[in-house]
Amino acid sequence: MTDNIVWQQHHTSRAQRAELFGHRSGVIWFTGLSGSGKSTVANALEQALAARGFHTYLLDGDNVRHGLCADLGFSAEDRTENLRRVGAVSGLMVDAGLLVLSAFISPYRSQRALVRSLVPEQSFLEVYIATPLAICEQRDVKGLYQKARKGEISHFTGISDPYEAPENPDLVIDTSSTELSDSIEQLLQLLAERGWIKAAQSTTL
Ligand SMILES: Nc1ncnc2c1ncn2[C@@H]1O[C@H](COP(=O)(O)OS(=O)(=O)O)[C@@H](OP(=O)(O)O)[C@H]1O
Ligand SMILES: Nc1ncnc2c1ncn2[C@@H]1O[C@H](COP(=O)(O)OP(=O)(O)O)[C@@H](O)[C@H]1O
Repeated sequence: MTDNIVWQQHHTSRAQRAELFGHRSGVIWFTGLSGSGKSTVANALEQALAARGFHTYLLDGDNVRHGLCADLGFSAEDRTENLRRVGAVSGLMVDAGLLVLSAFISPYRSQRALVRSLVPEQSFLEVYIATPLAICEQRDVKGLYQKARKGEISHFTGISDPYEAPENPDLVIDTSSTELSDSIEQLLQLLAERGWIKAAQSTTL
């Protein structure tokens, strides 16, 4: 497909953009069941980062599936293509100098390995939102678990489709036992430990 396509070198580098923005770029990838808290935590982290002057963008499954991936469903193949596109977009945004927050169920280890491969080395952090299925189902924010249990939605992650937990995530957060503010504190701490933000920026404003 890319046989006759020649890669164009750009004159403005990622390093120059980092200097312009005053911070490095990278992807913070949130994976977990529907209703586990990916969007809630990613949104709160984005607000915390924006308040500290970082340039960010939040990519979210529900939103991306209305546009870029509106043609895709939830078979394993469609999920892989969904995540390949999101991985590619995340990679472009990293090149553009942003701290990207991506919140997708991304249920298969191979799919998360694929997105990692589409982002520059050392620029990908995996955050596993490990809220137990029973809690997600109890929350049933969108009423989808009830529909899945009734057989009205096929391939529903956790009910009729698999979720493979990450083996070596950078951070694990169970939102059924962690206050949102504590999750954000842990995430800022992680970013500081990995040198993505300065230690002073990880403390409460
Ligand atoms: N069959 C099935 N399984 C799982 N989820 C479903 C399904 N059908 C619709 N939805 C809704 O789609 C959202 C998940 O989309 P993602 O793009 O994150 O999924 S994936 O990463 O491609 O697996 C998911 O959003 P979140 O609840 O925010 O995770 C659901 O609202
Ligand atoms: N400590 C917590 N952290 C994050 N979300 C929480 C917490 N406690 C309860 N919730 C609720 O759990 C739900 C998680 O939904 P959402 O963030 O949309 O999950 P996902 O994006 O994984 O589908 C929200 O209604 C949120 O208010």
